[in-house]
Amino acid sequence: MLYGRLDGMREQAARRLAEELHATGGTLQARSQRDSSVQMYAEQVEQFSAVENGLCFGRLDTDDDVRHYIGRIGIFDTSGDYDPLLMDWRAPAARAFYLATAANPQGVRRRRHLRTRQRKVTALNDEVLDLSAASPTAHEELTGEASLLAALTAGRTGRMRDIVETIQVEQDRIIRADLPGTLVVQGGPGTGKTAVALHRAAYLLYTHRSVLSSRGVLLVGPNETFLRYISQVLPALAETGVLLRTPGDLFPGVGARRSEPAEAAAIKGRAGMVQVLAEAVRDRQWVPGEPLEIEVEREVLRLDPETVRAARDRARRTGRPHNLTRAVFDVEVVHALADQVAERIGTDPLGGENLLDEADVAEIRRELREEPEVRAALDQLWPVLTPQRLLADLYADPARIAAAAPGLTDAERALLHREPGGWTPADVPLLDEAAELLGEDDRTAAARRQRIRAFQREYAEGVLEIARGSRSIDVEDEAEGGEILGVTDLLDADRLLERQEESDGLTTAQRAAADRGWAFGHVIVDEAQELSPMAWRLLMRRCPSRSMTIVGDVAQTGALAGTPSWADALEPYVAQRWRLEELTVSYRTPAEIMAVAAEVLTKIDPHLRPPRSVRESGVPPWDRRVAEDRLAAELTGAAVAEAAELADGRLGVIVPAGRVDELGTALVAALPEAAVGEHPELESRVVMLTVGQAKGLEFDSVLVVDPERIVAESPRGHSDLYVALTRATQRLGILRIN
Ligand SMILES: Nc1ncnc2c1ncn2[C@@H]1O[C@H](COP(=O)(O)OP(=O)(O)OP(=O)(O)O)[C@@H](O)[C@H]1O
Repeated sequence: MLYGRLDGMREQAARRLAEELHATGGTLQARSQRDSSVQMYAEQVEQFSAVENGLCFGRLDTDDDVRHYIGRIGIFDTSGDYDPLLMDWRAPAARAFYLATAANPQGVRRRRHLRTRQRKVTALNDEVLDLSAASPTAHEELTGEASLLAALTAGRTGRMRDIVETIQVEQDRIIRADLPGTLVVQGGPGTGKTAVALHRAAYLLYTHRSVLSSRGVLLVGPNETFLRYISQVLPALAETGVLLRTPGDLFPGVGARRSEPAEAAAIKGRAGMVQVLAEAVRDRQWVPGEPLEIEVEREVLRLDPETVRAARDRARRTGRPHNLTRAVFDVEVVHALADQVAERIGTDPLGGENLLDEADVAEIRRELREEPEVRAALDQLWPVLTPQRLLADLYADPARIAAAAPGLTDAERALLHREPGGWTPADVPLLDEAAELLGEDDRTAAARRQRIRAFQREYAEGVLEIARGSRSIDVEDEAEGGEILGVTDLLDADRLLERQEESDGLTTAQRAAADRGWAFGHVIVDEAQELSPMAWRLLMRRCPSRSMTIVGDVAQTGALAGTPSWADALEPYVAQRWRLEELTVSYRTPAEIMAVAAEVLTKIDPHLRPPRSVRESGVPPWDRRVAEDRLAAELTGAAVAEAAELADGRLGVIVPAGRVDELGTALVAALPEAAVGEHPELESRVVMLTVGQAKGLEFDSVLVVDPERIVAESPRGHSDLYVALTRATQRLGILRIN
């Protein structure tokens, strides 16, 4: 019945989308209303398709004999009194599904977990929440234990799944925490931090839709591989409006893909770079050592250093960003030059007062301003700069680096020096800082318009794709099919784009992505321990309200400029006004594997304790030593054997960064299906990764290769090894060099 309703809702949205796309003409207001309807119906069609799997996953029977079905979205009985047929898991009344226990049943008599495959129920688990009936073996703190364990031991697919069916009490508290303020979620590996962060995004959008749909929600994850890994979770929760970004993508128009030594990134991440950039900007406000000669209509004007210095100081005193102060500087310099001209042509041969009046001098100034030679001189003395120009020029020139960064050592300055050509993730917060110091000029605004246009095209194509896709699902042989078929035949992306341009027609996420100055309604940061002080500054600028959820594990910090303590990272922005929640149970890592990881954890800090594992796998991890020249062969042998053990799961092979090429080639030769490289396909049965790529991911079985080298490759090597050892849900093997 529920699926029947879902089909009906999707058909209706698809039909309305088609009608809106067809309609033309009308007033500007009518067209703009139509564009928002297009957006709304396109989103609905997408949402109704995305909640297909596991639409309804639970049932609550209450003490007063009422039955509620719990699911991914709310569905109401539109033929009668609008009674809820399916309750959205985020609705307050659905909360008992996650919180009720035998000790605290919250008016619930029975909780039922339903498992479905496509549209068939395949299993159900009932819990009778009655202390006297409770099974004596039940794990007291877990809710829906049987379903939870089934979810945890199921084979992995290479894409993260949502946990909406089995959210646990400590996780629910975080997911439903209030919107305002900064919430830090600290938890060891596999405690569900990422899952909780994603479900919180969905919960906040549902509960605070009006605020957040206009300001948007930003979710920051450590790298592209990770974002691909989590990309299906929010759509399956019927939320498509969250902007997912890596820290390297947070400066609109720049995709930071260049790599650099970890030590260089560490320097760029320091808070001291604020001062370095401010100096780099000041360094571009140039006072020449000698007078500048400027030829204007065959006369030579002299601009002496004192005049330039006075103009510069006056401009600086305005305290405004560099590009926006250029006008002040220009006025000062042009005044000085105009006085020279006036002096020359207006001198009274009889020795009286200058013959030119104020209007004449004003005219001279106007003319001088247009002179190419004068403009060239002004550009040299106080150039209008983009953040990219400032930073590229700085890195390319050791003399500029020395002037801007007197506090760094020679070796540190040498690490900053490099030729132009692409940006690294650590450059992005510096570009953002530079943008603040420089202020926006016309070129930045033009670049933004161009980005918006690109999004509009993408959007127009997306809407047509949805209209096209919905046709085959919804209206196969129905009479209306013809009408919907017509949409994509009659309208192409260019025509839709034309329409979109009149009213910007963008989703909040797209508008936010194009605009550096966008203030998000809520920002969620995953693996937040990796952020440098400079990256925190950028993020805080994107979220002036400080309504944030910060998720991470300080024991897993790999980046050299990363966060060893939440208090230190947050102090400059929210002082002590942040809340800490801790997750203490590891759902991913079985006890046998956690015991191995715990030994490494004590090397990071003897006071740290690993999270408690929720289960044992019954498979002890293995640990073998091999000769260096046998490593590739032993690894491929072990990988082939492990892959054969997997039913439908995934094997992750985690290797030191310095061994990827050598071992990757060997692995692919033995197992051609293995994915290796910068952006390996995570859905492959076997994937080779560095620790950096494996952050936040998980596999049924994991091989960790040459752990000593993983440790040696970075000053935070033990944290890296701890991350590597905690990626498996079932089996772990370690290959060491003799
Ligand atoms: N309540 C739950 N029900 C079912 N599965 C869960 C639950 N909580 C966590 N999991 C599963 O446990 C695994 C680990 O979760 P997640 O990746 O969110 O952990 P994490 O704390 O972010 O780990 P890491 O610090 O290693 O990145 C995932 O497969 C997730 O689906």
